[in-house]
Amino acid sequence: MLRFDFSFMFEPNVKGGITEEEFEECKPLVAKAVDAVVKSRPGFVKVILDRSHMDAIEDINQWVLSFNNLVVIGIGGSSLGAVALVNALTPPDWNYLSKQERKGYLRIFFLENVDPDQTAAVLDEIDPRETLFAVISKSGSTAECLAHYQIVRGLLQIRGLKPSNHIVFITDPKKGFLRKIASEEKILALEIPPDLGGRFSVLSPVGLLPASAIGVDVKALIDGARDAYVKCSDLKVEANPAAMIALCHYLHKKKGRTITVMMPYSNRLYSLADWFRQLWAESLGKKYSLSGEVVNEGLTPVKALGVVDQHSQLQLYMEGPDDKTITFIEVEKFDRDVLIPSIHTEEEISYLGGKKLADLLKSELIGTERSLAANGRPSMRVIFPTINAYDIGQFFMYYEFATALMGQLLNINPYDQPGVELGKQITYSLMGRKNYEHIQFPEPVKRVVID
Ligand SMILES: O=P(O)(O)OC[C@H]1O[C@](O)(CO)[C@@H](O)[C@@H]1O
Repeated sequence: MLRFDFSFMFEPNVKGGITEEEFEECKPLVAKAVDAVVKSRPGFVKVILDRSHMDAIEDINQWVLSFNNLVVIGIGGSSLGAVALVNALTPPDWNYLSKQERKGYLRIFFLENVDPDQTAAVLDEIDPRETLFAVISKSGSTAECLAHYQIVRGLLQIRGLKPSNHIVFITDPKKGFLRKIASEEKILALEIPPDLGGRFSVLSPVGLLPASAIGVDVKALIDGARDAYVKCSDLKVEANPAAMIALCHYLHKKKGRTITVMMPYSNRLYSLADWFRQLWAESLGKKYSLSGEVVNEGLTPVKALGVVDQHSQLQLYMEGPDDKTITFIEVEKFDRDVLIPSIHTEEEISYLGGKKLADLLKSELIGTERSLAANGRPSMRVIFPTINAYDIGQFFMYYEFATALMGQLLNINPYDQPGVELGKQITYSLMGRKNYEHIQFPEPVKRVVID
């Protein structure tokens, strides 16, 4: 079970932390928000309670496992959750293992960014004859996804391979371009429920298909999320991790701490911070309140990697502006550990001999946490006893629910993202899409341009 420690969010552990009075005063507000979110039955809750998504994955499991590679085509919420799952639950050298070593599961690649060097390198790695392409887009209209879809489809056609034998779509049940092509060409298409936004969709087929292709225990993942949801629904704030996450960030925001740093002390869990970054940023960064006033709300998520970023960011976190809270992610027991041998006897190195790398990592986490606390900089810890599917499922649910609670507390809609539209429209216009010719984007007055 995932555990949480909020001690260093509070006085007296951190000077300038949350006081007892502030905590007591805020609890009813947060409990009310919990009640409201539970009653609203958001899409990210419904999806884990609906068995049909897991069934859809099971139904195609044999077909999926007949391939050697899975290429996931998607961006933002249509890829970040799957990337986080893959990085957390497979060893770093997964794609270099033999099929036997992978127990028959698939190598996995992602086409997210439209960086030609990256895309070309992925395509060089795979043989289309033994590859399944999962084209994932809630809207079915995202330019990056549709560009990659056409590239891989072109590749299949050049090789004389039938697209419907190598492509699966994951998209809205009714709307969008991918759905249209799916029904016209009988391409298999799994569903993203209409009320489930991309950044909340990791526990739908969006994350479940890639997870099952690499052998993740999908049932454990969903069980973890379901059990976490039970705790998320608890109106007793101290017993509810999502409520505590929301309460702490809400109260620290009031104290001017508007930056949320997520810092896993684990390379395998680093991509969880990427997933969280989109969730927190797109959900909470809003111009208008629910009543239509301009509020320009939001908390800025930042990712950092322990211990690497101690040697890059920590100076700023310690002595720079007091505008951050830090969330440490700790792993209690790694799958593997490495012994540091005792080679030298000199005092400056001998203390390391005979210790394990995990001991050093843990000591550095504590050192960072305590030094920040001593300097009045608040933090919290999320503790993974081990890295496994069940706890990853829990993590997703706790943070999705906490994000929905923050939406309530900040009085904004956490489920839309109107701010990304204008950029998309300008791109369409620049790329010559019909009906977007009229989009205006005035050239800037030239000031300093160095050629
Ligand atoms: O799944 P889609 O519709 O392709 O969208 C991808 C991403 O693009 C966004 O709409 C932002 O541009 C995200 O909210 C979403 O996760």
